[in-house]
Amino acid sequence: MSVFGESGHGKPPKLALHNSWATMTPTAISISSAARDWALLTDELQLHGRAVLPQLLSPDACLAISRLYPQADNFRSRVVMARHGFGRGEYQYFNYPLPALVQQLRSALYPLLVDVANRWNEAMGVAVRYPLEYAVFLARCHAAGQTRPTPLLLQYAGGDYNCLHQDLYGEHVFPLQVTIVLSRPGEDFSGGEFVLTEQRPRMQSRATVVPLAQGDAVVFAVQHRPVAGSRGFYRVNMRHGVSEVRAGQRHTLGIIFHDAQ
Ligand SMILES: O=C(O)CCC(=O)C(=O)O
Ligand SMILES: [Fe+2]
Repeated sequence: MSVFGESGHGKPPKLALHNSWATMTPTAISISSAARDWALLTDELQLHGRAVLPQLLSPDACLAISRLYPQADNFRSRVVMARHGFGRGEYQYFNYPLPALVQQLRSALYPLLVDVANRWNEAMGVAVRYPLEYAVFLARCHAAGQTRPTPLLLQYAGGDYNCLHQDLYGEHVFPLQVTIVLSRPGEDFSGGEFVLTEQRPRMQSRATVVPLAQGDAVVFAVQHRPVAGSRGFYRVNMRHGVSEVRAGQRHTLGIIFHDAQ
């Protein structure tokens, strides 16, 4: 049984990002390789509820984004996780207009994922369907009062961690999101692994560590994903978080497609 029905789900959308990073040079986002591996990506998402896009961002691009962290005017708000019981460490939500790189990642990744999102909803019996164009989905969020941007930059030092959570910000939810590791595991930091848990009906939670190198992106379910069972699909509840950073500094970029209330 496949959420995706017949394989070959049309052509991957055209992505042309290489020449448009003028404000954040030098950079070399290899999103065309993501498009090349698009069919693999959708299969992996279908099987596991997550998939890795290796080397989505170059080391230069990773560094350029990390360096935005201290520049407060890029951001609309800063969250110190310990104050809210979210963990330890901090993050900031970008302001509109988003930095060019973040904006382009958001609008380039959405079309790669929209087909999976629609098939997931179909399999789970959820009536919502997502438009093929990202601007149309964003307009839907904005019309419902979800107008504040959700892409975020996270910063962890030794002893920091991120509790298991779901990034829900209102009624409108795009069911997949992306996290990109900007720092170098083993060099800039140790520990700090990306963790996903899934809870199946009447079963105990299962955890998975997703190994990621600098520039790698992990795509994963925001909240629910369908899993094929003997009597059709059932709904698995997913959470994500980060294990304790033992030493060093870890930056990540989170791309969430729905905006916040
Ligand atoms: O730092 C991480 O790896 C997780 C970040 C996160 O929670 C997110 O991108 O939503
Ligand atoms: Fe998150």
